[in-house]
Amino acid sequence: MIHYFSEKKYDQLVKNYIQYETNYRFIEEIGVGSYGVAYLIEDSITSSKYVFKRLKTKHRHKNSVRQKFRQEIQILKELELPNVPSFITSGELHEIPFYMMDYVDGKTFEQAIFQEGAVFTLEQSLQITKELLEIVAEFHKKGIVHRDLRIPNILLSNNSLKIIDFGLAAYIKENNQPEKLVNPKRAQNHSSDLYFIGHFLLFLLYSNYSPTKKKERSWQEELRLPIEMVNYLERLLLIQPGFSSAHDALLNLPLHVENHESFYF
Ligand SMILES: Nc1ncnc2c1ncn2[C@@H]1O[C@H](COP(=O)(O)OP(=O)(O)OP(=O)(O)O)[C@@H](O)[C@H]1O
Repeated sequence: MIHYFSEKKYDQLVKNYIQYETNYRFIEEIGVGSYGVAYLIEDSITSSKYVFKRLKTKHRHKNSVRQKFRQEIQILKELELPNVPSFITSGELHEIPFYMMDYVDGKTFEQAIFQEGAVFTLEQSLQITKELLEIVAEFHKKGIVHRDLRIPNILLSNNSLKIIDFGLAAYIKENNQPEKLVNPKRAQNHSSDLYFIGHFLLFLLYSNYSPTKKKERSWQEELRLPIEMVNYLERLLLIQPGFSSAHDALLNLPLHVENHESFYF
């Protein structure tokens, strides 16, 4: 028999399932994405927090979406890195797949910049980019490209970076030729992550920018960065020939960023 569940009705089923059939306590819904819904739950004994993520009810019979969700789970299982939430378990509730992962208690760079007005200096921006590139190099070593490294998916938690949302992540296809990329964001190789990191770095640098002219200009004109920074950003953004890997981008990071400047906010 095919059941139809509205999102609201299914939310209630999830709450009841967590409350009465698991050792967890339901806390709240934390987000509705394009194809999933995420809830915050906690272990009733240890009080450790987790995220319960499930597919939207309207996608339950779409094979392509189910396959994407399975891949997201598989990739999270394979990554097992300190900067990525650990996979806990997965299953199905009334034919709708879900999985659980560690909750990252931190704030996203989107919240930090746009809600709290955090400002990053050039040195801090480079330090954060360096740490991000180190994490991303680990993903690539495991054959995985994230493909959605935007400010809402990069968090600062206990002064270290955490990456979430592997919904668009993919297995690397080595035969992609970077110079022939039509859409770098969707590339199935390192270029996609480096391209997003270029935009991420621009967000950090713009946090320190106050417009002096009414007319919007290009980032090259507005930010007035040292030439090696402009070249570096242009290589990440593929305006100039890109880096051959995340490791290559790390080796070419401009300026001296070894003196750890804290980036607390
Ligand atoms: N492991 C986690 N720890 C803390 N917060 C998380 C975690 N995973 C997801 N979130 C938060 O839950 C919300 C929903 O995230 P999710 O990745 O499901 O979808 P989304 O990013 O909103 O949308 P889409 O899947 O369309 O990209 C977001 O606010 C995200 O910050």
